[in-house]
Amino acid sequence: MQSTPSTTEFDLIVVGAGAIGENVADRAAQGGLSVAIVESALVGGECSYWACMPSKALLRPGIAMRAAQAVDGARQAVNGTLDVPAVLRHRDEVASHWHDDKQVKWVDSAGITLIRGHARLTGTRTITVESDGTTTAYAARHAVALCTGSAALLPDIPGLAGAHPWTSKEATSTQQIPDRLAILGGGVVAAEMATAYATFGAEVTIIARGGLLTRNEPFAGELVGDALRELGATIRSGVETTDVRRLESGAVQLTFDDGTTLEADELLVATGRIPHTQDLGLASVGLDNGDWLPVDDTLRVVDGSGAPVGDGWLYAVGDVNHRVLLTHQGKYQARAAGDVIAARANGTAVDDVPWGAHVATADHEAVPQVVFTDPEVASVGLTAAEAEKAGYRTRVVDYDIAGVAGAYVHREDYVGKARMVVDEDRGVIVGVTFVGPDVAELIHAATIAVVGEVPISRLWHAVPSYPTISEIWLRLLETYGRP
Ligand SMILES: Cc1cc2nc3c(=O)[nH]c(=O)nc-3n(C[C@H](O)[C@H](O)[C@H](O)COP(=O)(O)OP(=O)(O)OC[C@H]3O[C@@H](n4cnc5c(N)ncnc54)[C@H](O)[C@@H]3O)c2cc1C
Ligand SMILES: NC(=O)c1ccc[n+]([C@@H]2O[C@H](COP(=O)([O-])OP(=O)(O)OC[C@H]3O[C@@H](n4cnc5c(N)ncnc54)[C@H](O)[C@@H]3O)[C@@H](O)[C@H]2O)c1
Repeated sequence: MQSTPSTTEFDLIVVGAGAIGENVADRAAQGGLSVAIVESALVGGECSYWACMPSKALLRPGIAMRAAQAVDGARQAVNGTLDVPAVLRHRDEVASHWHDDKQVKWVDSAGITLIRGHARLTGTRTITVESDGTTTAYAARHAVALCTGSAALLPDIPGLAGAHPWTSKEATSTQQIPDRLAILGGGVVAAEMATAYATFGAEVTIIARGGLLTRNEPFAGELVGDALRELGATIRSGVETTDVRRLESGAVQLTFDDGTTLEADELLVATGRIPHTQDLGLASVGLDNGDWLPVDDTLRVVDGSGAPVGDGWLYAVGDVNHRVLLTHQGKYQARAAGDVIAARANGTAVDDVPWGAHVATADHEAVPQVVFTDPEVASVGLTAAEAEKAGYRTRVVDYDIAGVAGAYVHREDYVGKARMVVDEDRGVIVGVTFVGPDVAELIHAATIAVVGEVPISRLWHAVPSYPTISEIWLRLLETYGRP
């Protein structure tokens, strides 16, 4: 292995060129800093190639087909079955055929220096990058931002690793749909991939020991579970997997704690994530390899006492800080981080009061998420249970979305439910959940209401158009009653 003695300096070094690292780098470069970004795989990260984009590309054709089949008149025009090879080709296109040329072009155009290779911290503001057997040292004048993301967690189940299960990477990039797919986990990846693969005709079994989508309002898991069963999927809850093995036939066999077994052609493990910090040189700056990186609201890594590491030169943004594992929320953090790194470097004012320009306040109470199942689950802020636990004096308002004229026009068999959680002391909404076909686009209005703390009395003046599904807002307000 060779070592080059000279050290190249930048104002900011970003490690990891996923969506989040790209945004940190961009904002800091726009703030006048010289910025380098280091990437060991594809520029664009998980979201573009193995997560958000390919998974949605796999889901959308089935959802569009069922939507058309639900409307008389259109139904007659859609009488074939899903063209699975065409869906996979569509997914390949959306994933840019796993080439990052377009994103590299963007990095260049943004004035950011791209360094290919595996980065490791070596001390305060210094890193090395290993590429093709060569190790090069770099230094940052002001800050290093770790945006290294996360990877699938494999639970400690005997035989699991040796059975070479799929993770979300294989599930989103496969060219082969297995006849039988077992899915371990009941979270977002499990629910979305079960929807996609059941639509493709695979025999899907979800092993969701604690239930489906349990971080959402309880009716989300119930409605999505009903729809998955209608697609032919089986949901097994309340069982623990005790053993996994790959049989000589090539099939995977799972054994459960009730003595039953299940055989499938592939097993997708969707049981959460671990941080990409095992081989990042964290020990060189007094942190533990393999840990998530907790941060303050300006995204500086903090130690056990909550104080920034060193003089506050080290940032962690996106999945790796474990605040919210979502692209849009990571990019929101990235805008704050890139701007505050530039402000601190330039000696200009830092706006770090809650809801200021340089903090990620929304991470705490106003995180939107869409689960792209069929029906979709769109939520923001706190569930009723979370709001109660947080000490709010709440009132929970539920409404059946099918009762809205816009939903009936959308499809006669519309099944959906909405919930609004109101903080009675302030007269504002702290959480909203919609479950139903095509509710994804409704959630931003709810996000504005939660972030803006719009009083319920004022929301009565936000009139939804007739006949749209947005009239659910009026129905929720009427059910709540005019203050
Ligand atoms: C199947 C699936 C579907 C998802 N769907 C959605 C969705 O619809 N909407 C949504 O908002 N979120 C979704 N997510 C979550 C979303 O993918 C993540 O929140 C997001 O990708 C995190 O971005 P990141 O930049 O923090 O990390 P990543 O995208 O993982 O990027 C980190 C980058 O750092 C690089 N790297 C790591 N270590 C080093 C090192 N030492 N040196 C150099 N480079 C390094 C990696 O190669 C990688 O490119 C989904 C996740 C999964 C698994
Ligand atoms: N549309 C979206 O926004 C979207 C889509 C996919 C993923 N994501 C993000 O990716 C992240 C990872 O998703 P995920 O689904 O892997 O994690 P998750 O945390 O959402 O769900 C993990 C699930 O696995 C279960 N589990 C854990 N250990 C288990 C075991 N031994 N046996 C059976 N079940 C077990 C948990 O109870 C939980 O239901 C999430 O945080 C999510 O935010 C987002």
